[in-house]
Amino acid sequence: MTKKPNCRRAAAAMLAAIERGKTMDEAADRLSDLSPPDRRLAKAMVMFALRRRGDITAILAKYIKRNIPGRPHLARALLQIGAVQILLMDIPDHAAVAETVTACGRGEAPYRGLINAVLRKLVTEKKNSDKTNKDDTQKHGLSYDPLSNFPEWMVAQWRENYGSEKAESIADIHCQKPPLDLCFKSAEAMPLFINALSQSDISNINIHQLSPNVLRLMDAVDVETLPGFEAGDWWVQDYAATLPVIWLDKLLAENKQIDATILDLCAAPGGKTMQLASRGHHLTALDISASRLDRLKANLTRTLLTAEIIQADVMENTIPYLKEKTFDAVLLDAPCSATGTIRRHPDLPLHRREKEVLKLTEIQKNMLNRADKWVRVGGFLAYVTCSLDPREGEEQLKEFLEQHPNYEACAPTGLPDELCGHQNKGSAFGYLRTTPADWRDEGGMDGFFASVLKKIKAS
Ligand SMILES: C[S@@+](CC[C@H](N)C(=O)[O-])C[C@H]1O[C@@H](n2cnc3c(N)ncnc32)[C@H](O)[C@@H]1O
Repeated sequence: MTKKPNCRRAAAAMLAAIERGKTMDEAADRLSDLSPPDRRLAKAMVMFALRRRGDITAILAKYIKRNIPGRPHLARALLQIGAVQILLMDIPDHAAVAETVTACGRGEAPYRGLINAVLRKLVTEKKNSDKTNKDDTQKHGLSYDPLSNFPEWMVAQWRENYGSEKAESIADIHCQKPPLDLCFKSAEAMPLFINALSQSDISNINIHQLSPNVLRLMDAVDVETLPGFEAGDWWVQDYAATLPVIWLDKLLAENKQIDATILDLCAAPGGKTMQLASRGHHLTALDISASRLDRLKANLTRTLLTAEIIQADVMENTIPYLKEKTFDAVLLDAPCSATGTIRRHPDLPLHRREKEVLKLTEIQKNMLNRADKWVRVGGFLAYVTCSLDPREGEEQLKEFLEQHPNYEACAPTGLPDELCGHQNKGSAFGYLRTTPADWRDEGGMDGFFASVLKKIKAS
């Protein structure tokens, strides 16, 4: 008889792989032998460990004064996985300790006693703290210091750009599990979904309509089991990510272009491609990554939407299909540091380095200059990033406008006023800036920058 794969051990293996440089997607194969419920549990443990990495490291440091000798990658990860079960999850203490110790294999045998002792101390500390402590910043003896869960350079950037209070708020939201936003293909599909949901076995889930096309589910669920998934009535897309398309679509509509030709550069996995195609536009979706384009194709197939698909590097000089072609609009959703999406990618703070931002700004600048060639005179160029760093957003826009006097920035339209930042209204150019701390009471949103420019004459 084959042995049942151990959920805690798999979670620790995934966490250790991420700690050593793998992304969450790359390390997810460590969970592949688990049953679906065990896989969900293991993933939840890893997500908690990543989101509260600073707080967990601090409490473990109280009990482990010296470096663990040898090569303790998995042992250290098992300690983290044990700690999150005791301090952050609804798992009985005895099960958390016993199952985690059982998860130690031969390689961790030298650390078994240490893991057992430390986890038991955490249980005692939790019980003592629960008796005495009523403070929100400390639950089960675990201090909550949101900013400590992120690298210093990132925190310094947030403080500099958004002030101390907002930086703390951004960190706080990044430490939480995000809600699930569904973007509907048509506004008519949403009431049908709500009705079907109310008759399903998850009818008690909290929902909140954010816009005519976006519905927020406050608790994450298995998306494939939701009504309308197979029919392709909706796709998962954060509310903030839907806003640049709403703005661009509104400008096109004002120009009487309800079926515009649009080149979607850096399109995969296709959230904005689907949004634009569902509004009647003709899409050409380009991306460098074959695997991400496969996801885009699967998304289009499921939602019964269409786009011309090109696998190419934006910076390639000859892309035959695009030679001499111009479009009514070009959307550049450029590669960026993605610091606005950390709550969905809690591995990002571990891997991102400050110096990468400078390289990315160079790439974005070159891509913007290249995108300009495909915009017809009178057409629009939309530039989007999911970074919180103004060097990848506001400053990029300013520099492009200085170097391209044949473009003018369009005022945000069709968007909630407060997300366009009051400072923009008086400035020479308008843009959208969201941070995770916006609409906090409704669950926050991803951090995005977007601008839409009109090409008023040839360069
Ligand atoms: C922010 S993601 C795009 C998200 C997408 N627009 C959406 O809404 O689902 C950036 C994309 O840029 C692509 N990319 C990065 N460098 C590229 C290049 N030189 N040429 C084309 N695509 C590139 C990546 O493969 C990635 O899919």
